[in-house]
Amino acid sequence: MSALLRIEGVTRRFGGVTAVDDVSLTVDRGEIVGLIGPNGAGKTTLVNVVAGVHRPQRGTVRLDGARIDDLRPDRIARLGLARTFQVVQPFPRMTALENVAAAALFAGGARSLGAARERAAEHLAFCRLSDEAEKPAGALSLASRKRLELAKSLAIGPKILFLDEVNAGLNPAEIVLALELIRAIADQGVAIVLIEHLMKVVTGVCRRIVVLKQGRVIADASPAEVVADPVVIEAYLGRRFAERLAAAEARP
Ligand SMILES: Nc1ncnc2c1ncn2[C@@H]1O[C@H](COP(=O)(O)OP(=O)(O)OP(=O)(O)O)[C@@H](O)[C@H]1O
Repeated sequence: MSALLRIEGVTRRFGGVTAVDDVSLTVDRGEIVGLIGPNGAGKTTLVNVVAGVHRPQRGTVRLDGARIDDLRPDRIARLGLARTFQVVQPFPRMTALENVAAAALFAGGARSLGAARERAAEHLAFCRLSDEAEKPAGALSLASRKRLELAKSLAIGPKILFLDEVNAGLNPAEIVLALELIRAIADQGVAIVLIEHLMKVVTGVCRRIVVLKQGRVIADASPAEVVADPVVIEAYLGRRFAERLAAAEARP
């Protein structure tokens, strides 16, 4: 089966900085892939290229076999690519339900406000936000706002979802809930690319991890292979992480 997302030889420069350097990678349907790397490695730029915010100077991006690297972001969203942002940005005065309904109406193909609200209520329930549906989005806790971002993303009916630091600032119980939702979304066949700094989260939920450093892919392998890769340890994880991991594995 062909890959859902196929990035081939993508390069994006800003002036003299090569933020993304000849990157190729694929993501299959329903797959959860981690995208990690040090600050400035090019993760956000790569997502921006795929989402149509930046044009690549070289390379191609295909979604479901069709070229998308020359399309505008709204068109790419309608083709099934959704993303959440590091800093959550709901319309603060609109209720949680109205925020999700707006996404369903403008990018999700809902034909009427009634249909959009109905769909929004389902997505809120899925994201365990039914009790908060009528609250202004700005009044929600950080964890609820992050789940609201997930509900908004689902409202566009995505084939692939890029999640940027969805777990940042959450407590362990909130992270457990967020990961349950991520797995449940993937189980419905939606591919997920998880940009994440918490290694426990990435290794726990992803089948495959892609590591970027200075714009280049330095590893693309299973979690077990990535955390044991000397190049990744040197570039990102650090020796202390590797030592802690080895000690944990040596424990009976
Ligand atoms: N619009 C821009 N104009 C100029 N330089 C940029 C722009 N966007 C990104 N860069 C540069 O590209 C490089 C990659 O940045 P990017 O934000 O993609 O990295 P990142 O891996 O997402 O980092 P972080 O983990 O800190 O979010 C950096 O050197 C950054 O300064």
